[in-house]
Amino acid sequence: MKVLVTGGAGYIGSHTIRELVRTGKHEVVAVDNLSKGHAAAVTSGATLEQGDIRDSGFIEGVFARHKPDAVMHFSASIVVPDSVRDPLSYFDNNVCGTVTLLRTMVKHNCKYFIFSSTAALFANPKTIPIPSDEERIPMSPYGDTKLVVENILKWSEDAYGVKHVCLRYFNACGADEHGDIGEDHEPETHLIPIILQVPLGKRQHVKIFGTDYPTDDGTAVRDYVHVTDLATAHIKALDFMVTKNRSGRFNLGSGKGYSVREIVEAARRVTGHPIPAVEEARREGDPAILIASSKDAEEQLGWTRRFDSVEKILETAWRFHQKHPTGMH
Ligand SMILES: NC(=O)c1ccc[n+]([C@@H]2O[C@H](COP(=O)([O-])OP(=O)(O)OC[C@H]3O[C@@H](n4cnc5c(N)ncnc54)[C@H](O)[C@@H]3O)[C@@H](O)[C@H]2O)c1
Ligand SMILES: O=c1ccn([C@@H]2O[C@H](COP(=O)(O)OP(=O)(O)O[C@H]3O[C@H](CO)[C@@H](O)[C@H](O)[C@H]3O)[C@@H](O)[C@H]2O)c(=O)[nH]1
Repeated sequence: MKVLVTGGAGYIGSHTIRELVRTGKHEVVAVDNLSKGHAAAVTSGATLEQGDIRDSGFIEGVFARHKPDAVMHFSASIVVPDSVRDPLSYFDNNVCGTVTLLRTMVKHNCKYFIFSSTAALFANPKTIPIPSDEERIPMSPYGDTKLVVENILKWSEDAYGVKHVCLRYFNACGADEHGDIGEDHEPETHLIPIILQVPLGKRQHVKIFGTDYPTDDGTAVRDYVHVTDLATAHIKALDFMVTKNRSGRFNLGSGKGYSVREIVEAARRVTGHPIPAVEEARREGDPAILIASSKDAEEQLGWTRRFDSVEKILETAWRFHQKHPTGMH
């Protein structure tokens, strides 16, 4: 199939393009405005179209030139605290951008859509591990933009027949095993790349945000899932939509939770560096525990994970950061 990947120069998009090209079955066009992503992250074998998905003339041209059969939609603004400070820009990029994209898809009769949704839909889950049918109550404008798009997709299926799969990633981490692409955000807010900046000599210590959570060691618990495993979930989701002609919503994680302190400990083991840690107050908007049940994705998509330990995940991230101490540039 011909697959259009928005946000294809970003972290998860570039890893998914790598896996799509590896299958040898798909032709891939990446779309990215390079506001955050890196052209060098787009695997050779895929074409990069530079532009903004909110620019209807640009996106119309891309559809007219490439005639994609399916869209994987990664592009978004992704920093939760920024979304609290400036919700309108988050709704503009994450919701208005998606509407422009969907309108163009419908016009060009493109019927398959995979959406990067998030664990940030679940501020206060009743069940842990969190099943895919847990009530969606976001705690931030960022999470709310993703909820709005999930709802837009439901109505778009009813009205225009767009089949869609919403994949709710928990904490994406790690890097392609070859170490040539990986996580490189500026500024970096995610725990694992921040921790690895200490042994790289870019930071003196890591801050632990909150030590009074109702968890075993008082620090917040998250479900860390390898980016290449997330990438393969997209390929499974595409097969699912096309062969079963169905839509779905799936939580994607490892089913295991690790506290911030446990991740710092694991990074000390993997890097051999003492990685000093300083305790700080809680970061605003952080839930205590987010762990996914991926049962639906396993049963319905046939999704399996290759990276089942945080050490393995950290090793791939560490390899990338050692090879690229100044990032993808
Ligand atoms: N990283 C995580 O842990 C995580 C977890 C859950 C969900 N997600 C979702 O996954 C998706 C990808 O996340 P990521 O970590 O790869 O982010 P990223 O910032 O690395 O990638 C997003 C890419 O989209 C591009 N982009 C942004 N707005 C654009 C626009 N208007 N037009 C064209 N390109 C645009 C950026 O330049 C960037 O390359 C996002 O939708 C995010 O909300 C990420
Ligand atoms: O320097 C740091 C950075 C983070 N943390 C903590 O580490 C945990 C994980 O934080 P982070 O890596 O920023 O991920 P999350 O806040 O859990 O959110 C990520 O994962 C969500 C899905 O769970 C996505 O929706 C978001 O886009 C993505 O930022 C949280 O408890 C943070 O408070 C620290 O203690 N110190």
